[in-house]
Order: sequence, then structure tokens, then C-alpha cells
Amino acid sequence: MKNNNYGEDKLSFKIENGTLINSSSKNTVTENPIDDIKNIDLSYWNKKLKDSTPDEIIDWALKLSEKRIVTTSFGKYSAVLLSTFNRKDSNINVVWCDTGYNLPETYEHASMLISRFKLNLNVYVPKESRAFTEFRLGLPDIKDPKHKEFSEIVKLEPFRRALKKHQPDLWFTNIRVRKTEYRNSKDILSYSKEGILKVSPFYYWTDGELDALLCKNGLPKNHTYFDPIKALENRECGIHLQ
Ligand SMILES: Nc1ncnc2c1ncn2[C@@H]1O[C@H](COP(=O)(O)OS(=O)(=O)O)[C@@H](OP(=O)(O)O)[C@H]1O
Repeated sequence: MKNNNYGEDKLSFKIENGTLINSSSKNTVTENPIDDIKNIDLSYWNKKLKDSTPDEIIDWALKLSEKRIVTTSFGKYSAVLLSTFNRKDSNINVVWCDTGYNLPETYEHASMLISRFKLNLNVYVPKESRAFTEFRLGLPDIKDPKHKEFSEIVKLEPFRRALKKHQPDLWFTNIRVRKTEYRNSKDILSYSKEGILKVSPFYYWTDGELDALLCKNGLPKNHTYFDPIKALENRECGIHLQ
């Protein structure tokens, strides 16, 4: 049974057979003998953190470095991580790569979360205007060879620019198991190609569990989220590959 302690307002809960039950976590991770964030034993710590709650994982990780960011797409479940950081480190740099291709509902969702959580938001946009990109490339679908250049211009280059600017040691994100084969090979902790420690506190949570969490905490869900760079649910947009 997984302990789904979220910890908001000092309340905690777990889900057993689809039912939400109050509980208190007894799984606080106190041991923290890490002196080199670039070389932590991922297999040891992933095992250790697997039964920890997102709050416990975040508390553990926050002790590792002040140089940290949380990324958001303002997508379907973005409210989960952003609301957690509102309690844990409300001033953390939030990085959003606004491709210019979000639906109006996503911009509405973003505006609402930005003001509700007073996000310390850092927005990265493409260097080229949407009009010029579309003039040159159209709006290529994923089968079109031009999709690679399109992704690079509207999302991947802005994301690399964000990492270069912030130079984080720690990157909080919301990748989850099962979404893609690639992600099944990841875990709560993983390293990016540049050696940034990525922390995904909700890695083992299912959609149903996140839905229950949103509902319990009165948080909004961005039902219609669509990212033309990612395009398919089981595809990588590329930011987690670099
Ligand atoms: N545009 C943009 N800007 C900044 N950060 C982003 C962006 N797209 C994805 N992400 C980060 O990746 C997390 C998982 O998102 P996805 O599952 O949609 O994956 S993907 O990266 O688009 O393939 C996602 O977590 P959530 O936004 O909480 O779902 C972000 O941490």
C-alpha cells in the first residue's frame, strides 16, 4: 500500500482501494549524508524515497541546494506541484517555456495559478515570432521532418536558455511512471544530461490519485491541455532528454 501523504494544512491522507483515508506518515527521511549533489547514489536513494510522501521527498531535496528551480507546463496536473511548492518554498524560481502554441484555456489556467500562488515566474519564449515560424515551417505535425526544427525553436532552445540562466543543481518536475517507456526507466530521482539532479515527487502517483488530490484541495485541472511539440500523450517533447 502506498502512503500518499501530501501534507497540506498538516493533514495527510492515503488511498486504499480508491478511498481517501486520513493518515499520518511515519516515513520521514532524516538521514541526509550527501555532500556531492552531482554524485549521489541514485539507486540507494530512489529505494529509500520510494515509500516517502511528496512532502517528505521535497523536504529531503530542499536541504541539498539553494540553486533550484521548478518547471511547469501549466498542463493538466500542474496545480499539484505548484501548490505543494506554495507551502514548501513559495519563492522558488518557476520556469515556464511558453511556446506560444498553448490553448486559450491553458493561458487562463496559467494566469489563475500565477496569481493564486504569487509565483516567482520566469517565462522563456522563442527567439522567433510565431508568425515567422509559421511562415517558414507552417504548423508541422510529428510525421513532418520540419517538426524537429519546430520543436527546437519553440521549446527546446528556450528551455536550454532557462537552464543556462538559472544554472540549477536541483530541478523539480512532474514526470511520472507509465507515461512513456523512457519515463518508466526513470525514477523519483534522476540526472539530466548536464548532471542536474531532477526530482519528481509524484513519480509513482497515478492520474486517479492526482485527481483525488486536486479534488480534496480545491485545485483546478487543465482538462484540455495540448502541447503540439509533445503532440501525443506517450511521446517525449525533448526537454527531459536533454
Ligand atoms: N513548456 C514547458 N515549460 C516548462 N516545463 C515544462 C514544459 N512542458 C513540460 N514541462 C515539464 O515537464 C513536466 C512533465 O510534462 P509532460 O509530461 O507534459 O512532459 S513533456 O516534457 O512535455 O514531454 C512538467 O510538469 P507539470 O507541468 O507539472 O505537468 C514540467 O515540469
